Amino acid sequence: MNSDSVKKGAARAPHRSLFRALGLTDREINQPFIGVVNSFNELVPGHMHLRQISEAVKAGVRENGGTPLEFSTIAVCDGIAMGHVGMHFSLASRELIADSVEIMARAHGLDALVFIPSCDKVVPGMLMAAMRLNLPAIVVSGGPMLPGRFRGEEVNLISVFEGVGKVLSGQESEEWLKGLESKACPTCGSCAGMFTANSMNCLTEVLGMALPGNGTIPAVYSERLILAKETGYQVVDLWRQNIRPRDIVTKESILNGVAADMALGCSTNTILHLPAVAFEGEIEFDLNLVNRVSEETPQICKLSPALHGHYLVDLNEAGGISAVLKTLLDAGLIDGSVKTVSGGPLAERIQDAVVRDTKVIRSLTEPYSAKGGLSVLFGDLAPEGAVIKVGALAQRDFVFEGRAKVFDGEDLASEAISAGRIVAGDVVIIRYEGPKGGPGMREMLGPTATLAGMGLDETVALLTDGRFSGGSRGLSIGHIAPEAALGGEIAFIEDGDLVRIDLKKRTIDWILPEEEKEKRRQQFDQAKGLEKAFEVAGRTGYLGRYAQFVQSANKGAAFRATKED
Ligand SMILES: CC(C)(O)[C@@H](O)C(=O)O
Ligand SMILES: [Mg+2]
Repeated sequence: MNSDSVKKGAARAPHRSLFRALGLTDREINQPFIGVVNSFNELVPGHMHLRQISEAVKAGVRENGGTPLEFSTIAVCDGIAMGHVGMHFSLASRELIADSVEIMARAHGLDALVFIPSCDKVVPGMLMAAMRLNLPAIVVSGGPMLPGRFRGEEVNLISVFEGVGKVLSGQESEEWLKGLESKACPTCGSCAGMFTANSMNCLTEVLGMALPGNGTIPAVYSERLILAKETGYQVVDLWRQNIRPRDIVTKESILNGVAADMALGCSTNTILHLPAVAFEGEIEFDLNLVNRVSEETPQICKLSPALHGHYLVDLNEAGGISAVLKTLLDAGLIDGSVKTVSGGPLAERIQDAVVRDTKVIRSLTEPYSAKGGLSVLFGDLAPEGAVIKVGALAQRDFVFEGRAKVFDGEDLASEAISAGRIVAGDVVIIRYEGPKGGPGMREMLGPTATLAGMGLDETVALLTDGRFSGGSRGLSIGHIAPEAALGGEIAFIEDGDLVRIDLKKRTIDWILPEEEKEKRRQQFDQAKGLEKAFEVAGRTGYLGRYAQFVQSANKGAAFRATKED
């Protein structure tokens, strides 16, 4: 047992003394120590109910002969952190979560882990820890929030963000907005659509690291408590069989993850988190892979924000992730031989899955689109890639040309959008928001949702080295790499320059004579590019350290592990 290092032999009598101080019996001390990593807090609606999930997990662990030992980790609500200095800390929390789990598990000699995440960065942070530690591990998430109802329509958090644009453009009143705000988020759980949290919770199930239902069973259903008990039971079996995360998350299962991502129309943030999880597991992940898989994987689900009226609860009723995977497996689009935390191969665990509603999970012969939900664009504005959720556009495969309006940072861009200074045909550039320069690669739902609310989301392009929400839609292109602060081409673009986006060819180009580009490159001062990072971070704050170690978006913004990375 791994935990023998803290409990076996005469030399460990002091350690056993401390376990007895915790109230553990001899039997409990002799059983495997199962760390239950609970990201409960009273600030995040997605996490407010996790104590109950954790109690159910611990009951399952005990029932199967394990000793549960709960500890906590932080969690940020992206909705509350949105649009201000708080958002610099959101992606950065992912690495801190992974690191803090590593510390607790290794310091106390744990044998196996159950992870209880819910919202955006907690899911990948915990998966990264699982890959790093490679102790038997399983995930059970908090589950999705239900949509709300307002004036006869289903609504959610994104409706409120877009509602701000409706008020600013005079389509609706502030009183209307107050009514909407009171109804949009009716329960605990991760926000109701295929936003980042639910995207990652669904992909955790696809990767095989959670039991079936983890991605879609609503937070308030008792079925989720049953899932939590089953998860607690199962982790002890995983420990007995010595099945570890790196046996489950392999190159093949990551590819399955990308295929499901394309079929489901997940958040653009998955293209940061999947590479980061792969990086922790020493699995190669090249952004070209996303386009290759996207070319052959039809999008068969369209949930909010791509389509109003389809939520995670509807996907759950339509058969959930198992039914989506069965559809893909029957067409040879995923590998069914990969292992899962259920024990057997993926094909076995989904063999009885059926699609119960073909409006929510379409067939491969009548998909929403022949290609996947995300696209990685390359070109002279983004030599190392940029990401767009094409699956949330009304039409795909078109060419957009426009003139740049350049803003150094989100705040200036938001001001211009709110003041009505952005018009159809503009290409809004928001730069110095990358992983290092931001720092923290802010998620910018404010600008994209305000444009959507104003009806400008498909006639204005928004380009950034920062990121978007899973709820962002429109011609929003993020993760432009290399970022401005590192002298990426986005740093040299000026007001009035021509930008060409070709969604069919998956390219993003900056149309300017090479001599002029070269002249501007010569003037670049890298120290100035990083100035803002240290201004935001302060002298001793976490973000200063974060900015030094974080890699580019095309590497998942994961921390450098060695000097060579
Ligand atoms: C607030 C949201 C909707 O959770 C967003 O942060 C996302 O990334 O989807
Ligand atoms: Mg987010």
